[in-house]
Amino acid sequence: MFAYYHFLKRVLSIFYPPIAPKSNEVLRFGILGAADIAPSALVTPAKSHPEVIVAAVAAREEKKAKAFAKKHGIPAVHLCYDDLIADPTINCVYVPLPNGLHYEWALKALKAGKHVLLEKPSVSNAAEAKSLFRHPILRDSDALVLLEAFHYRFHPAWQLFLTLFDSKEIEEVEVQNYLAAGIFPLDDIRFNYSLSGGTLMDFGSYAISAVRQIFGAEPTFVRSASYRPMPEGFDQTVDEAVYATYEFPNGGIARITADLQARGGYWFPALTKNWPRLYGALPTLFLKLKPIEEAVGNGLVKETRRKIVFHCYMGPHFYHRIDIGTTTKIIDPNKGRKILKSEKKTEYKKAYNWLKNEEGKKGELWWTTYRYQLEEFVNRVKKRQGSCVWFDSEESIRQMEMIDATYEKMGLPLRLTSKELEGGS
Ligand SMILES: NC(=O)C1=CN([C@@H]2O[C@H](COP(=O)(O)OP(=O)(O)OC[C@H]3O[C@@H](n4cnc5c(N)ncnc54)[C@H](OP(=O)(O)O)[C@@H]3O)[C@@H](O)[C@H]2O)C=CC1
Ligand SMILES: O=C1OC[C@@H](O)[C@H](O)[C@H]1O
Repeated sequence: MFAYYHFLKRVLSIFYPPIAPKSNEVLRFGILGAADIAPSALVTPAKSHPEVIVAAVAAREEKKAKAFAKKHGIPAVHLCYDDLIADPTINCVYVPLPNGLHYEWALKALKAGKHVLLEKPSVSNAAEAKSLFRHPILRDSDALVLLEAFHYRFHPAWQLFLTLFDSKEIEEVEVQNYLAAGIFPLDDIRFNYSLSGGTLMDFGSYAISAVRQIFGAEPTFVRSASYRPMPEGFDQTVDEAVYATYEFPNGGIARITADLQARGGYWFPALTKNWPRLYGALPTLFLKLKPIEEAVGNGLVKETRRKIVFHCYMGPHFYHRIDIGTTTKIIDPNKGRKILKSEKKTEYKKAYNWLKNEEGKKGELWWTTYRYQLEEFVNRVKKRQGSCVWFDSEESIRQMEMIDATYEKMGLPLRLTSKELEGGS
């Protein structure tokens, strides 16, 4: 009963956060495009941030821009993206455009002297990532801030999860990111090759960023990668679902499944295989550590195996649960590894706020991943330490390299490079 009360209270504050009085030193954000994600990722988080105002939005159609501005209380409207970027009253630009436009508009905004919060995946491929994230404009020590918005990384639940294992000891990681069929229409930007769509670029990019940080390394190679193409009549270079396996330097394996039109997963598959998949609807991570063996006297050994499951790692602010399952066995190696005793324990963990009261770490139980992310973005701009969680430029490059390597293994073309590409190292 109590748990339901706390859940409802949290969800209510997620959608209707308290409005913070604004300081005199606010950052004024402009949004490029009246995108669906903008309210959750910026407009709502900004309400509770004392140093952020969403000051302008630009959309390709005046009517759409005005309607978006009215609905979200945004004071200024620009009738094209260039005008917003040129607006001298704006210091930060949020780019929630289709992936294929990220490079061009992020670079234009940086060149205009604006800090950039850039939606994931940062760009279309590794060539674009190198050009953007190593651009001379960012090299200067007093540089502008550019962040690829992998919001889940900023939430205390993810940070708690990272403390529960030693990367070197990981045997296997599995990521399952299913989204029920029908949520996104087949003509959505996510399925448009010319806009750098594809499930690997979308749900897949979360899985890739998660396993890269869990192993604390880049994969040595892509062991296998396959995909389910879009239905007949749609672009066959677009992956509707992706399945890939990677090997990491410690010998560990990562398997990822990302499906933006997931079906089935029920009993009586012959009957239900086309039903939108609700089972496993919360993106989940399964982690298995290498077994540990230790001598316990009388020639016996104790074997400890640990499995960690992180339910809902991408949107932990609504709900999440981290299960740590430990199985210990007393084994007699002299009797064909006979098991003399076996015990299983499961511990459950969660973190909606920082568990320790540390300098620089701010939060509330209802802060979303986006709100935690915004806090750090502002801290970077203002050169404050903050929580120290960040997704740095070189990481954004490595992220795109792993995406490219996966497309290559799948036999699909890389997403197209922008004609605006500069440098191209
Ligand atoms: N962090 C997160 O949780 C999420 C991130 N995303 C990311 O955010 C970005 C946008 O996603 P989402 O909000 O779902 O997408 P939407 O389709 O809702 O928004 C994209 C915006 O891009 C603009 N646009 C400009 N050119 C085009 C074009 N040629 N075709 C279509 N739209 C165009 C449109 O703006 P205009 O108003 O000017 O017409 C539109 O509003 C993607 O990169 C996606 O990966 C998406 C969902 C969740
Ligand atoms: O970033 C995202 O997170 C939520 C998903 O529904 C969406 O497809 C994706 O773009």
